Amino acid sequence: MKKLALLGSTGSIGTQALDVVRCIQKEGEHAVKVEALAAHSNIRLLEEQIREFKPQAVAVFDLEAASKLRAAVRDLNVKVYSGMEGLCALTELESVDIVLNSVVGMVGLKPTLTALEAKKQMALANKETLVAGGSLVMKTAKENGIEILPVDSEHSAIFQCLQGMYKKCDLNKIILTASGGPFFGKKAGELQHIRPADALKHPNWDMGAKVTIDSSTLMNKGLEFIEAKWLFDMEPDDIDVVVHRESIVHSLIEYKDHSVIAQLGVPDMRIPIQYALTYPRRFPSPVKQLNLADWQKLTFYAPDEETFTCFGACKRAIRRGGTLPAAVNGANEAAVALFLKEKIGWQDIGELVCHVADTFETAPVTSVEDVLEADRKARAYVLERCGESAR
Ligand SMILES: NC(=O)C1=CN([C@@H]2O[C@H](COP(=O)(O)OP(=O)(O)OC[C@H]3O[C@@H](n4cnc5c(N)ncnc54)[C@H](OP(=O)(O)O)[C@@H]3O)[C@@H](O)[C@H]2O)C=CC1
Ligand SMILES: CC(=O)[C@@H](O)[C@H](O)COP(=O)(O)O
Ligand SMILES: [Mn+2]
Repeated sequence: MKKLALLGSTGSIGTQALDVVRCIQKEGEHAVKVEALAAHSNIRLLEEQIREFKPQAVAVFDLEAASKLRAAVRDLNVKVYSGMEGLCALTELESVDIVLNSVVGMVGLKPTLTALEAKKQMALANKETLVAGGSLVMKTAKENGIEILPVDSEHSAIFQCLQGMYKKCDLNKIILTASGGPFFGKKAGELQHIRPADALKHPNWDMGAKVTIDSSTLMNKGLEFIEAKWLFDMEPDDIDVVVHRESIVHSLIEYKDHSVIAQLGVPDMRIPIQYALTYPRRFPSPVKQLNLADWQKLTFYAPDEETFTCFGACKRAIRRGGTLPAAVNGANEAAVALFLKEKIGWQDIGELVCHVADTFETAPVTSVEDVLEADRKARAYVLERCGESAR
């Protein structure tokens, strides 16, 4: 039985991962036991999860919330850690075999590195980790003999398609699908007065706020482009993106002979989450079966890079390389937070991200500090440009 540390257990991926854990309970030796849970500050839900799954340890990032939780669960045999050290400590627990990192944002980078150094299996949903620190993460994984199991739906799809590959040199390219988000087909002139509630309406997926806003700007596809480069060791020229409005084809690979293999399914994250947790095995799932006749037609378009400028910014950033993707990611995280508080407009996100991609200097990534510094500078720039004082 695999023993799981679930970081971000109160979020969209985290709660769906716990659904998966419930469903595979009946698989005997293939079931998953929850050893550790972590969240930022939602201790109400975390306490419910502790009482149901009985982990041996939990971590709460926010120090005050952690103290409150300690008091609330003093009748239970559970250790409550706090802060970044707490998150990292969970990934190093002797009894943990696999870490599912589903926190949101590049704050997930250190726990990912700690888990890899502790030689834990790594199921990775937290894409910002790879965008900001991809070279460090992949180097650490390699040094410790760990294969990263992707949870992001497109990357899980590619990982699944690649299971039949004989040799890496047989692969021509990978093709990521993008839903196009809620503003597909619109031009800049029609996107001037977007409010958070409009951008939070994803056409196909029910997800956390940050990734949903990223989908609306196509930043999500830019982040996923960089994520794919690192996970599958691809050159940017060998990664394509196609808009596929229905989110049924989750991504594709093309071989040298131009044969194309795709992974399909209804849009439900429990499929990629379960595959990462039970890999390489597969087990029954409560997710609805795909009936292609229900769909009749599936549509595909080229992405509109002129209107959705974040996508190109990410591609330029990964081509320049070094610390620049971390800066672009940091600028986006800061900008999305301001947009959600209605302090800036939706189009400002693209403008800020492009400014960082096109004017910030880049430097080689030699340590986590280089990544954190690039992230800090980009956030400071966004806050200063938007008249907010850095916290
Ligand atoms: N949702 C989805 O369907 C998909 C998500 N992803 C990626 O997965 C990641 C998670 O997304 P999603 O689940 O939507 O996000 P949510 O906002 O729904 O959840 C985020 C989770 O992270 C926790 N968290 C945030 N900051 C910290 C911190 N500093 N320390 C510990 N925990 C923290 C939150 O805790 P709290 O509740 O206490 O704030 C919450 O549990 C993102 O990187 C996203 O891009 C990828 C593909 C699909
Ligand atoms: C479910 C998932 O993996 C999300 O990252 C999804 O990809 C968002 O959809 P789009 O970015 O394609 O709109
Ligand atoms: Mn995705």
